[in-house]
Amino acid sequence: MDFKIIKFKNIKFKYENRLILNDLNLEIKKGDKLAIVGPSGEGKSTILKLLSKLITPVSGKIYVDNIDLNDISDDIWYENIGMLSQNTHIFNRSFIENIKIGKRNASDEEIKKAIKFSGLNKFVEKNGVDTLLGKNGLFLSGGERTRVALARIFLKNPKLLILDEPLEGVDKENESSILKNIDKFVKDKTVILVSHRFTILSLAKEFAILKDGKIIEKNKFKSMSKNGILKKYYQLELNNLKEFNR
Ligand SMILES: Nc1ncnc2c1ncn2[C@@H]1O[C@H](COP(=O)(O)OP(=O)(O)OP(=O)(O)O)[C@@H](O)[C@H]1O
Repeated sequence: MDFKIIKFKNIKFKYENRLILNDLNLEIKKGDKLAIVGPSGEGKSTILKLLSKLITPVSGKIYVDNIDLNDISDDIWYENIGMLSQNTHIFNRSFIENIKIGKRNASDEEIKKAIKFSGLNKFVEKNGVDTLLGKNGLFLSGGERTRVALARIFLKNPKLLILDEPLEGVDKENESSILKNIDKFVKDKTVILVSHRFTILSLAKEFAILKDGKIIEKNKFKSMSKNGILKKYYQLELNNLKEFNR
């Protein structure tokens, strides 16, 4: 799969009777790093869920290189994409088995790199790679769960990454080094992401604003309208930081 172009065409989506996306159109080209931003509850994660094939539109279609996403089997789709969200499934197996889900035949060297990439060195030093992670990752903290998911993605090395609050639970201390790693890792990849954290939004090169179920603006930060939602958010965040550092 090339992922030359992904097109959302006239997408409508409803949860029960509530219309969430209303004739949404969006194009993502190979190598784009796009963040979807907009008010809380507007439907940003819903867009990522549609692209992840977890839900299907009421009408409209998603095309990947002009193929209807509905016609791409789940097996093929999940082999080709990497997803990072709060819903990562952790199996009641060892740590190493859990990260090798990304690549079953990964070499020791690749595993070492994946552990470093995702900031799991300390965890491994303390617990060893054979430690059991418990039913649905019961023995992991939120941040460790996220980092296990990251290690899997690093091993899988997919061309398309779908990131929904990708560093949820990861503390500030680890956040900046992991972000730097992700930034390098995604250089040649297509990324579509949703986050409330401005540090994470820095991974994006372009922003799409979702409002009233539609993308109302899509552009680089610099070119975004001065009174647009993104710049308002950014200003709010800066003010919050100033308050915090006072
Ligand atoms: N499974 C569900 N059943 C019913 N309603 C849902 C479901 N999941 C989400 N919703 C609703 O759909 C709307 C869009 O949700 P979504 O998670 O896509 O928003 P979002 O823009 O990502 O929000 P946030 O920025 O707060 O994470 C919200 O109002 C939410 O309450």
